[in-house]
Order: sequence, then structure tokens, then C-alpha cells
Amino acid sequence: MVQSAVVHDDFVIPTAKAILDGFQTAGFIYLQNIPMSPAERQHIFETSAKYFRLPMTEKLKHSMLSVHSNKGYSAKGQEKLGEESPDIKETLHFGRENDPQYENIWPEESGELVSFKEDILRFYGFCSGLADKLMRAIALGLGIEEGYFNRFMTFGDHKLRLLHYPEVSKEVFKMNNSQVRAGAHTDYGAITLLFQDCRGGLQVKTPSGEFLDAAPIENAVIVNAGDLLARWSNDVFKSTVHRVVEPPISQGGDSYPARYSIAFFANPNEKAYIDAIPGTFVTESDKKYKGTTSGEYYIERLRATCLRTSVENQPINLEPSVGFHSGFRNDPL
Ligand SMILES: O=C(O)CCC(=O)C(=O)O
Ligand SMILES: [Fe+2]
Repeated sequence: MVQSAVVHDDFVIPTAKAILDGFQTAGFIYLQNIPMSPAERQHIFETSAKYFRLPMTEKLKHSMLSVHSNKGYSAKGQEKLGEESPDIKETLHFGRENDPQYENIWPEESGELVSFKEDILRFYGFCSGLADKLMRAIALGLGIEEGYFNRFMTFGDHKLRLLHYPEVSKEVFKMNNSQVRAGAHTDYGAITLLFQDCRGGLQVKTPSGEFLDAAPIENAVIVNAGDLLARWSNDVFKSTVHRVVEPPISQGGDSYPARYSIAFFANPNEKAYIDAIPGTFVTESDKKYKGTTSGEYYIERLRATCLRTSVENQPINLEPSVGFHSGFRNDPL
């Protein structure tokens, strides 16, 4: 059910076809042969792991300041993506550098974290370039002008999210069968590029309602359409529900090892006005959604997640962590 596409220099046409098929059926595709070497990929995963190894007191200094900024550190239990128990993960978010409204929060560059900022920005640039190419391919696939989407994404209010799912006792899942590593959700933005390590546990919901494993494929990146693209395309594309559960293959022992992933949520510029793409409607009354700016839509969706987290937050049965101070450093919701 999952399509796969291969990136070539002249990748646009065949990729466009595969992406289009993938987004209209499974909503998820594997993209292979991306212009990133295995060593570069390993390096960014190591960079992420180095950050998460910092003492909690350090990481909390980088806590997200507000729901609007959506930049910074979020500790285990602070987010609840689905209806299940709070997620067992910690994350660190970055947006575009030089955003006049909200600055990125950078950890101090010492010890293991020397060159952290440079590495993250390079990776952000790589993802942003790849997303631009993919949006071109999607436009061609839809039969509209190749640069259509790129005009809305001249800088792009993207989000880069490092994720760490800590090692967790198998008992945690046995004791609570609604426990997941990340709850079932759809992504908010245009497209997501997802890099996962080899641990497994990512699942994608099929149209018939069952969850299927989206097993790791070495050096591939998963691409999925987010809610904004679904809305933008008048639901021609699907934004598919996915989640992260315990790994399908248990390697013995009492616990599941840590899992790392990196998600790049590619978005239009915050102020870009998003209305149904030409060709996805005939008359105005065919439009399923009213126009909105990308930024307003994003905030609306973020608030829903944050409210769910703060209203229903319950303790996770894990050894003590920083606790469940839902919400953010500054903003009351
Ligand atoms: O960790 C993963 O594989 C999925 C993460 C995800 O879906 C998200 O952050 O939106
Ligand atoms: Fe997601």
C-alpha cells in the first residue's frame, strides 16, 4: 500500500507520478536515493542524540516559550498527539533562522554540542531544498504550473523536529494497552519528511481503519501529506493518520531501546493565503474549506493538540521524569 519513489537529477516526472499515487491512496511514500550520504544521515542522528543526552536541567532551559513560537524543547509527557495516554517522547523544534517574530532557541555550544547549530541549519537547508523539489513534483503531477507551490514558500515557515523516544520498559505497554510512544495523529503542514532510525514502531492507518507498520527502509525518507495540503487540494490528497507504538520486533530483554526520528514539516510562509488549488474545483461551491492563512491554520491545529494535552494529561507509568507541566513557559492557552 505504500508507494515508493526514487530521486534522480531529472526526478521530477517519475517522482510526480509516484507521489501523486501515494498521496491519493496511502498518503505516505518512501523516497529513496535522496542526495544525502549515509554518513551525513548518521551524523544528524548522532547530533540529535547528543542533544537529548544533556541533563534535564539544561534541556529545560530551552523549553518552548509559547504555543505560537513552537520552537524549543518539549519534555516527555508534555505532548499528547492522539487520544491515548501522553506520548513517551521528548522533542526539540527549530523554525527558520532569522524569523523576526520568534527566534530559535539554541543550546550552548560546548562539549559534545560544538557545531550543533551549524549542523542543524545545514540539515534544515537540505530538507527545505528537498521539500521545494517535492512540491514542484506535486504541482506537475496535478497538472498545474511547476512553481505554483514554491511561490507560497519563498522562505517557508517550516519546522524541524528532533524526536527521542527514550528506552522504555515493556511493562509500560503491558500495563496500559492504550500506551503508545506517539499518539495517532495527522500532521498539520503541507508535507512532512520523516527520517527514522532502524527501531521501528511507526504505523500508518489504512482506509479500512487498521494500522500497518511503516517499517524503516535504510536511507529512505518517508514523505506524507499534511492537513494543510489536504485542505489546499480540496481533499484530493489525504493526510493520513499515523502513530508510533512499541517496536514490532522485540529483541529480548525487559525494555525497548530508545528510538530516534527527525521530522521536517514543510509549510508555506505563515502569511500565505491558502485557498483551493486551481483544478481541484469547478465552481466556488465545490470548495470544501474557506481560505485561511497558513499561519492561522497552524496555530488553530497546535492549540487543539495543546488543549488536549493540558486537559487530559495523566501520569505515565515510567520512572520519574520532569513531570507533566503541560503548556508552555509563557503563554496560558
Ligand atoms: O517518530 C516518528 O516516526 C513519527 C513522528 C511524527 O509523526 C510526528 O512528529 O509528527
Ligand atoms: Fe506525524
